[in-house]
Amino acid sequence: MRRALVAGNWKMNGSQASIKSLVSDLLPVLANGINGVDVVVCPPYPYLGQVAEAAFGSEIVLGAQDLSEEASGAFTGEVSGSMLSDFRVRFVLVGHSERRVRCGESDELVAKKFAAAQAAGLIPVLCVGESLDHRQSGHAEDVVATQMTAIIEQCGVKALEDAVIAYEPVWAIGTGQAASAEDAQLMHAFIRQVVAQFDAGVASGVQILYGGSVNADNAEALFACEDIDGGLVGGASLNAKDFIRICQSVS
Ligand SMILES: O=C(CO)COP(=O)(O)O
Repeated sequence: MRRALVAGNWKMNGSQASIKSLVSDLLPVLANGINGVDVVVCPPYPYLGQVAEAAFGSEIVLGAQDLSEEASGAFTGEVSGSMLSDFRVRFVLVGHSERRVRCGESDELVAKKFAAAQAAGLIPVLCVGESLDHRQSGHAEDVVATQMTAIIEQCGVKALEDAVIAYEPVWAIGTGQAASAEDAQLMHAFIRQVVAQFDAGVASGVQILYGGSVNADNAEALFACEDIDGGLVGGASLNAKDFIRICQSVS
């Protein structure tokens, strides 16, 4: 039985004041944990320390949105996995589509970041997903399979034992148009099948989150699907009431 996980990706949003108030609204409900669900929040880098301190001793787990593929050195502006661990970060997103598209992150670079995360003792959350063009032209599965196999070939399938996958169709991110539970389930099952071609045991154990316009109204139907083990939530994670409802939607 896979545990459920709900992660909030705050992206490049917030200020010291708004994050203070968001965390203080989350804590009364989430501090002692919710049965059967791990809850993660991924603030922007400058606020990691603030959230680590405010959420200290609670069940809220810290994640980061990216990391460098390098361990340390002359890499101006980069943040290493060991720096994240130093702030009690446990999870880190790699290969988010906003970075693949905006920063030109290739599958090869994403694989290096995935490996760097694990080398620093972090759990990478590998984001995969197709664009609207790819879906409309019938290539959604090909694209996702390519993204998955790039990691498996470079890092080894066993690396997925200490990782999480997030299926985030690019066309659903920030658009208010989530994938239907049926379409999401089909792709999640497909991703599990891709992993199973390498190792069936790893495939059945790996958590696969859905991301893309998850909200308090659609979360329950999505999370009820057999191969959907939780969510990676953007916009709705900035609203404490919505994020709590989403976390409580795991059955
Ligand atoms: O990109 C996402 C999470 O990483 C999803 O963002 P939205 O929930 O705002 O669509």
